[in-house]
Amino acid sequence: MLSVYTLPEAFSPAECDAIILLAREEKLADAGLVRNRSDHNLRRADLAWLDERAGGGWIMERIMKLVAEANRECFDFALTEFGESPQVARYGAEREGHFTWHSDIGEGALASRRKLTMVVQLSDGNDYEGGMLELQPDANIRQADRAKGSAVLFPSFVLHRVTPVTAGERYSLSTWVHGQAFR
Ligand SMILES: O=C(O)CCC(=O)C(=O)O
Ligand SMILES: [Fe+2]
Repeated sequence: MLSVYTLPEAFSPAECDAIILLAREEKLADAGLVRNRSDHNLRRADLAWLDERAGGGWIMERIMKLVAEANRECFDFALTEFGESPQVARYGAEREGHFTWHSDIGEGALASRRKLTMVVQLSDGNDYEGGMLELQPDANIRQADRAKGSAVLFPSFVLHRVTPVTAGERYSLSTWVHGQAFR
């Protein structure tokens, strides 16, 4: 099992812009205040859930195709469903948006069944400073490709973080795939 798998050009730049526009149709929610997160020091970002936006069906279709490809090529996990909405996050320099080291597997009915995480870079890596998605599957920290439209997939237990954005803004699209607990 390769622990971090990159799919370059998972979405085209125009598709990335369309996803950002869709997410921005309504006011984004503060990640520090929603869904049981209450600490701005752990995560400072604004969020939108695509299942709450009409017209995003094509995004889910693409996500399913990308996940199937990565799982076939790399992970071979027993996956059963997409149990949570894809999430768009915006990390802005105005408050040094970031997300500290964490694993995506947590307590709770859904978070405990997360097995595979996919993050798509929706912004051009040259348009912001900081905002590096870093992963630590072993002793070495890897930096995710910053190219707009590239996707990185990893087992949801792998530690990862987003370093503070110090200029500009970074958008990402996160998806979790669920199944029976690892055993
Ligand atoms: O925005 C990112 O690159 C990562 C987001 C993330 O780790 C999460 O939502 O769990
Ligand atoms: Fe995460």
